[in-house]
Amino acid sequence: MVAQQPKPLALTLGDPGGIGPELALKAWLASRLPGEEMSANTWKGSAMLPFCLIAPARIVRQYADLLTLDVPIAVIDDPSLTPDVFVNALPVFEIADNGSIVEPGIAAATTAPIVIDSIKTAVALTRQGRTSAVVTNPIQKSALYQAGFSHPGHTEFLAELAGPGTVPVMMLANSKLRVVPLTIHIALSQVQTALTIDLIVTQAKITAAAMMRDFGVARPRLAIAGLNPHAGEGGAMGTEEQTIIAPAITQLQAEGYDVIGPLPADTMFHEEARAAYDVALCPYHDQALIPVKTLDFHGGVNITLGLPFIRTSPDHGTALNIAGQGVARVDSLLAALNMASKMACNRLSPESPTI
Ligand SMILES: NC(=O)C1=CN([C@@H]2O[C@H](COP(=O)(O)OP(=O)(O)OC[C@H]3O[C@@H](n4cnc5c(N)ncnc54)[C@H](O)[C@@H]3O)[C@@H](O)[C@H]2O)C=CC1
Ligand SMILES: NCC(=O)COP(=O)(O)O
Repeated sequence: MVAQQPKPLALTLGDPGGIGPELALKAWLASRLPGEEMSANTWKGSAMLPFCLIAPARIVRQYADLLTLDVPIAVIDDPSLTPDVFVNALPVFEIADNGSIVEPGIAAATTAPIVIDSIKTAVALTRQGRTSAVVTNPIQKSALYQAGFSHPGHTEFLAELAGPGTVPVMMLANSKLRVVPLTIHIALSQVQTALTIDLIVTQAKITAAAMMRDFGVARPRLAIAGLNPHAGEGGAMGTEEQTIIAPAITQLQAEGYDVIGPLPADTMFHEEARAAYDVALCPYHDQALIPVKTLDFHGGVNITLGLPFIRTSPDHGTALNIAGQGVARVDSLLAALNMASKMACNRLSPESPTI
């Protein structure tokens, strides 16, 4: 039997005023100079699949000229051309261009249609089986909200594009730690209400399934953080550990999952503590993202679990403060492209997952 070749990756533009276009150009350059732009903590050991950038070519050319990056740009109308084109040029799958002015460092609501179209097109191509995975560049959420975008971020938007019943789970991973924030883009004051036994159990099961399927962990060990200081100190500092988190853990254990907790969040991320689990599930966004970004900001990848397609992303944002200056580091995008490549390859030969 002839081995199936993985399709190329679909890379979105992200906010045109942010560092996404620069990173796409640099990722193509880095793919031609293996090792030169990789940090010690970047994922290594497997070939990155070629990618096509889903964008108006005008914007990509603007950044290549501004930053004097020697990147030939080839417009394509079919992603299957990507592997051949990628050898000598950055393949750009052209989408509609509304002609809005792009100023590096400024996230403008006028470019929102381009940002959204790029994401929708990448998802459509991947769901049609023409690309292997969606890799997203960062979006400036505030600019999209001004243009009427109603989703808190990619994660929720991708879930809607995936269809009813989709439960997206955000995981951030680098070479030292994997975390899942159980609640994502909501105010801290809403976390207490959002955190339920059902939410924890559902997300833990999706996480465990992904750890087995995509990350090659046969029996994933999950650790669940408490919500309150000292995991509630026996109820003296909050009761969510007793009424929500512990019952969820008991239910998961009864179903055969390897789960520990609720653990005090302040002591579960040092090196020895991390050895006790494969992924940490945390009640709120910053509880999960602060440790992973602190341990290795530039090597981190954001993965959306629970979708009917693969989606990865750099762990950082649009970095408007450095956009257009040529100083943005490409490590995290390379890590995201590499991880998507590994996931796509693993899904074609599931007996040997390697992440
Ligand atoms: N997946 C996505 O679309 C994400 C989008 N965001 C959005 O990005 C916007 C800005 O978020 P911030 O909190 O300011 O975080 P940020 O990650 O954009 O910037 C934080 C700091 O890190 C630096 N930085 C970020 N990426 C870098 C890189 N590749 N190379 C060198 N330095 C880098 C920036 O210059 C800044 O000093 C917000 O609208 C946020 O919602 C944030 C995270 C993920
Ligand atoms: N802080 C992580 C983040 O905002 C990523 O969000 P998303 O756009 O990937 O949903």
